Amino acid sequence: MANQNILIYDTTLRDGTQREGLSLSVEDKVLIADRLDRLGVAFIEGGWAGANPKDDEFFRQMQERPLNHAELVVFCSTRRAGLKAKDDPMLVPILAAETKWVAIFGKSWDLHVIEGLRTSLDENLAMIDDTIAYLTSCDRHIIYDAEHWFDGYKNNPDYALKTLKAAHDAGAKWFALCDTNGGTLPDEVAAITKIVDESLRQWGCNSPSIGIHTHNDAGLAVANAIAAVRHGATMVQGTINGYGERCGNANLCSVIPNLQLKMGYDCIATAKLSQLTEVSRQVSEIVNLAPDDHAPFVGASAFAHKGGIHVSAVQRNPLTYEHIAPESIGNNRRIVISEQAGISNVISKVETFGICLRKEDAACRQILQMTKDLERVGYQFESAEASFELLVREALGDRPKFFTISSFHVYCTTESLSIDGDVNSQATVKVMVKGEEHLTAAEGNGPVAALDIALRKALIGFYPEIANFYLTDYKVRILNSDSGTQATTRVLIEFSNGKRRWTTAGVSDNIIAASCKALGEGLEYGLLAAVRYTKF
Ligand SMILES: CC(=O)SCCNC(=O)CCNC(=O)[C@H](O)C(C)(C)COP(=O)(O)OP(=O)(O)OC[C@H]1O[C@@H](n2cnc3c(N)ncnc32)[C@H](O)[C@@H]1OP(=O)(O)O
Ligand SMILES: CC(=O)C(=O)O
Repeated sequence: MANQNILIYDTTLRDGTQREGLSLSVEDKVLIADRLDRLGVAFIEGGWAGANPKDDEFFRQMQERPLNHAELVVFCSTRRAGLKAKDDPMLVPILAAETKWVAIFGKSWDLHVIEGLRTSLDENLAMIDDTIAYLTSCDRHIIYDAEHWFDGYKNNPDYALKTLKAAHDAGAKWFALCDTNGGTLPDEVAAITKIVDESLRQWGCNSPSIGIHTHNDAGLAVANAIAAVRHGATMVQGTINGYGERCGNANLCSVIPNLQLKMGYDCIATAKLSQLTEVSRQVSEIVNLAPDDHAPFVGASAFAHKGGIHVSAVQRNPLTYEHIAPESIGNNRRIVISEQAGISNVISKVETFGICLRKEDAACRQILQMTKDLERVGYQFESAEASFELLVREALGDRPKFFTISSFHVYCTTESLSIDGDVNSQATVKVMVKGEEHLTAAEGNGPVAALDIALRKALIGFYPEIANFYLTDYKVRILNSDSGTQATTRVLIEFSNGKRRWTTAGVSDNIIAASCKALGEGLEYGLLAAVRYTKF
């Protein structure tokens, strides 16, 4: 096992914002920088000053609130061809950002020099040299991002090495090898990184100074970053949740635990590793992108066990189906209930309802069979745990009868069928509550709303707490679309009381009946949870 520091260089605020669909305000950038600083990454690349007003403002604000731990980095290209660095207006805002560290990207690939920059190979070397020497003379520390390093090296190794030597001789402190197009394979990254390591030593550079910046176009960004570390890289560039241009960058939420937990490197303080899941979710919240439940390490499903065989074994020893302890990165183990379940899933799940069952209890098998039979006709309990809890309590004779819906009628009336025409819905519901039958009617802008209002009217006098339960999501899924309008429908309804959320399911070949069942169970579960759970 290694025992060496790997410096984590986060570029969520720069390369991360090059992801299609991701845009940050200055306030968002400050929030993310602060969170990353508290996580303990070594470098935070904040953006390209001068490229847009937001990045200028971000660096201005950061001057008033310096980071506690990380080094803030401003990013820019080498100077424009044909200019002197000191005369290039592009470098003015870079200096005005007043960061100690500057990342300068330059061309390594002759194809890019000729076709992208449309300049000569010698002028590109001069651009690298002049830009780095000038910024160094202004007391800046330079991280040189060798753009398209691997493609450039494969195409013309001599020229690629000349570009890196120019950066070295001009005073760059770090050399970040970029797999800009994301198409390089791990064995190529390993071999080429080793060559760079040897070259840097020949040039008299003995301190660790290789960085790696990988993209995920071939699904290999994390593997390539790790391959580079194995062969001499001591800085890894990446982003939280792998956000970045096209298919993204190396995901630091995978890179960090792999390096730290499996390879024994020190990336962030061990005590902070357990913040990783939280950081991943906080950043996804700030960037306003749904978290990827199936993300390695930090996804909600990363330690969710569904197959009965898995659950049975995990209960005996988590190592049987978990590659690391979920708590080490702040995630947690979850047991999923579904038609793939076995008795072990049932026992484990009901434990979370405060119910203790043993394998020998007949109720276990009965609950499992009911679950499988109901999933056969269209239920999906992994998304409707509240309905599953009601099913369990029913099987155990522990489901209080708060109310029973005896019947309902729903009518829709419309003046015209045009898209703008008013459609009015009315519902009447007959409900048994505490031995009395109540008939209520209500209007709504849709049949489900009308049903919901009518049901609440009947119940509110008995259970005033239902005023605090509100609908937060309503999903409909057609289960056998080949049956057209006769198809079986699954309705999932999510409720909240402002503190907790719960979801119920209804299945029927009538969408209103499916909705009525899910609605009724949603209100019933809220009442039950208010009695059973102190923190509800
Ligand atoms: C691999 C990477 O991810 S690098 C980072 C990429 N990120 C971004 O591009 C986001 C921020 N970019 C921007 O806001 C704009 O592109 C700017 C402000 C940087 C430049 O805008 P413009 O001046 O309008 O130029 P434009 O974007 O059209 O073209 C890029 C120019 O940079 C030049 N260029 C590209 N790479 C380099 C380099 N390493 N060194 C010097 N010049 C470069 C191109 O040759 C082109 O020059 P030209 O204007 O003389 O043709
Ligand atoms: C510098 C950079 O973002 C890249 O080469 O991918």
